[in-house]
Amino acid sequence: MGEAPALCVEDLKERFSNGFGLGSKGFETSTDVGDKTFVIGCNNNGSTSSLEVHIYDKSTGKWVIPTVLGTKPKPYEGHSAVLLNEDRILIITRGSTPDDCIWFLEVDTEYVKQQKEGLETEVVAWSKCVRGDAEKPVVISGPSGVGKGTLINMLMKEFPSMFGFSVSHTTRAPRGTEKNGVHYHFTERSVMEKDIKDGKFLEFASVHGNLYGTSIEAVEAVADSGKRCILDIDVQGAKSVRASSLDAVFIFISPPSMSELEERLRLRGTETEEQIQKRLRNAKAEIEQGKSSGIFDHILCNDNLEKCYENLKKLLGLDGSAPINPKPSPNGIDLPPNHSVSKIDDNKIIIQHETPEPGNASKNSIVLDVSLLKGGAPGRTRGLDVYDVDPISNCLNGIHKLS
Ligand SMILES: Nc1ncnc2c1ncn2[C@@H]1O[C@H](COP(=O)(O)OP(=O)(O)OP(=O)(O)O)[C@@H](O)[C@H]1O
Ligand SMILES: Nc1nc2c(ncn2[C@@H]2O[C@H](COP(=O)(O)O)[C@@H](O)[C@H]2O)c(=O)[nH]1
Repeated sequence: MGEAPALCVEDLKERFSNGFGLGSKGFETSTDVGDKTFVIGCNNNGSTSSLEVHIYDKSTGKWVIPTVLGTKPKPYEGHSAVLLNEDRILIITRGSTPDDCIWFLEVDTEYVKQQKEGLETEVVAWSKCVRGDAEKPVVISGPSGVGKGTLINMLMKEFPSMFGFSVSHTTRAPRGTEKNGVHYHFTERSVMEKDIKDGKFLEFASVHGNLYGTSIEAVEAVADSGKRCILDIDVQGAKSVRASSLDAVFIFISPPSMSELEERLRLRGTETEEQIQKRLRNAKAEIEQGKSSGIFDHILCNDNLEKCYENLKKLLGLDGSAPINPKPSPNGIDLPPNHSVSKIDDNKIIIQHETPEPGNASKNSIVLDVSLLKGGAPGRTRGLDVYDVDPISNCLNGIHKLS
């Protein structure tokens, strides 16, 4: 992997007359973090709009174009940028829909630091803010044929509004009834390898001779639907996710015996004899790792399917012993249309209507509280509290949480 392209200030001036070469409808903000200035700009040229990030490194006097990870915001009309905790920039957009108006550009979080090491370039990562408090993703792993898919299907069938499946990419050929985009994204190896190189995958592994991987987009799509994400991945993948910043519950499903595993694979009838032998050879190492590596929070033996399913539900708090959270509402945030943004303290940001409407306090000013943020890239950021300003006192003592 090569270095991020470094541009001299003079080069940049030559290439762009105005930072990003902004037309009349362009906009940009610059935010200082230590020795670096992060310039976030958008060039709106008629029907096209490109949001870009450039970094000016004050210590070297050079401009760098970073690798940008995560899905970036949809086109919008302008933004305000507020630095939080010296590691992420809160982006409040204008002209976006309520579910797409608050974003974070991570510039020095743990995830970004890890990616910088791996990619050997400057890295920034987008993470959208979503309301609601979906629970941690669930990683389900175990040898081929143990019954992971069967158990996941049972969960999705019983709790369709609660769980969403992370659709992996694979280079293996589809089986008879498998649909592209539903069971897997079936992909060419060269395409998948390029996407891995470009940092689009949360994890990937070579499994039984094919490439499998979880794209960041797959996990984000489930988060956006307000559901709890389920990943069905092998042990190597689980290890990578464990080492990433995705905070998940890790469950290993083990077979009652190797002979039972072999029988299940044969009865399923989806693999050739050679492939079955390969999967069984790999299963031995996976079972050993699954039971001893410390990757997994829970190990469930899938002997009797119904019993194993009940135990899985118990682990996930779905057996009636704890109240089941209703589907979290992925509500957006109604920002005052023309607004100014200012920081009240390290945790609170006030967004005020530039021409306030009398008697409509909650439309005039809202306060974002970022003290309890959770998650982040790769994936979505949760835990933002949004308050309106008390219409009587019009002061911050009177703030109350929006439902
Ligand atoms: N407890 C069980 N007892 C008997 N058969 C089972 C049990 N659980 C699952 N099976 C059967 O075993 C076969 C393999 O199950 P499944 O396809 O869910 O495995 P998997 O772990 O998802 O495999 P892979 O990793 O290859 O996708 C299926 O035919 C399924 O019906
Ligand atoms: N590391 C990853 N492993 C994955 C992913 N998606 C599926 N898998 C694992 O591959 C094997 C074989 O699956 P099959 O569908 O060919 O039988 C199985 O253990 C899955 O858990 C992934 O995205 N990453």
